[in-house]
Amino acid sequence: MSTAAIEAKSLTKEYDNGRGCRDVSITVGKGEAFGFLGPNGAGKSTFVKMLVGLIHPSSGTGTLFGHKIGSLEAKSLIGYLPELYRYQEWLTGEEVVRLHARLCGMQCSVADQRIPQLLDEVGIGKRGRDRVKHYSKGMQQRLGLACALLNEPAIMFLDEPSSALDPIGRQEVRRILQKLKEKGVTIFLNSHLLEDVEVLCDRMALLNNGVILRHGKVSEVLNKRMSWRFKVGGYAPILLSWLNDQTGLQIRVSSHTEESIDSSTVWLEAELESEEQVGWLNTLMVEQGMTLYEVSRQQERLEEWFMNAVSGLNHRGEQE
Ligand SMILES: Nc1ncnc2c1ncn2[C@@H]1O[C@H](COP(=O)(O)OP(=O)(O)OP(=O)(O)O)[C@@H](O)[C@H]1O
Repeated sequence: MSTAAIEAKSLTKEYDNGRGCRDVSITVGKGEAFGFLGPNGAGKSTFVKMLVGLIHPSSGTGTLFGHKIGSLEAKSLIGYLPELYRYQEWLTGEEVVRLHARLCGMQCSVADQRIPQLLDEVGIGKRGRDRVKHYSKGMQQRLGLACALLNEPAIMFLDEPSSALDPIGRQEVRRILQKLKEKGVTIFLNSHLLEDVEVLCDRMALLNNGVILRHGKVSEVLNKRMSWRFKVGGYAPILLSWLNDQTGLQIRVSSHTEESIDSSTVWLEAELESEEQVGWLNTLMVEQGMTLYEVSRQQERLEEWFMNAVSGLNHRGEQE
């Protein structure tokens, strides 16, 4: 039996119109948080729907904790927050969660205890007594989260969980997901919000036009380049030559020096191997009579990674 939380081998779904997703193979370890990125229409929701057993793959295989996708065993381990799901608007939030509790066979006494606690956890609280038709999109998203968490899932699939939320709501959802991760719940997150993936996920894949374009560890993408910038006063070109000779680095004047107060105040930039080199460089600069105003690190953020991967592709995600 596989020990992976998700094992997908060449999972393919081809709709009648030829769209969908093709040949997607990934492995997600137990307790891992995996980010699934991609532009609109890339096939992210299609892939998740196959994993949770809502649609049948055209070909390929998949397991969740060793159980075949779509099987009752696999489904019983899942929490699923679909994208923009519409709840029964004539029910109260509490009644919606109770309905889900009955659908998953939860005993009434357990549901009585769990539901108020869950509504508090997702930030609905007493508004659980209001009808869903009076809920904002953000409140409906929270309600979806409560339903998904009801059965204390071993794996959570979230399709754009914070898309309808304001910044405070997003922070709260992140906090809830972070807590789940700490408890060892595996998280599979479809998101356009790269920041969510940056904060929460260990690994990620970028899907485009139905196929995986890139994948990797989030930390590696974020740490790949260590480019540092130093705002210094008392600069003179001869000092830069001296610094480069002494350090063997390629320090240069940044082309973005628009903040200069005068010609001797500039931004210098350099690629460094470690944070220790920053302190060393600072000392050398000050010893040479320069004044250090500011130090900042520039990382290759996920957005850049994402944009680089999809650049040169047309709106259908095909190479131009
Ligand atoms: N039931 C369906 N029948 C036919 N085509 C479909 C169906 N569902 C999705 N598609 C098409 O398959 C492709 C992938 O759709 P999917 O919803 O999986 O993408 P997505 O990456 O989740 O997009 P988004 O980020 O916009 O939600 C799209 O071109 C979409 O139009």
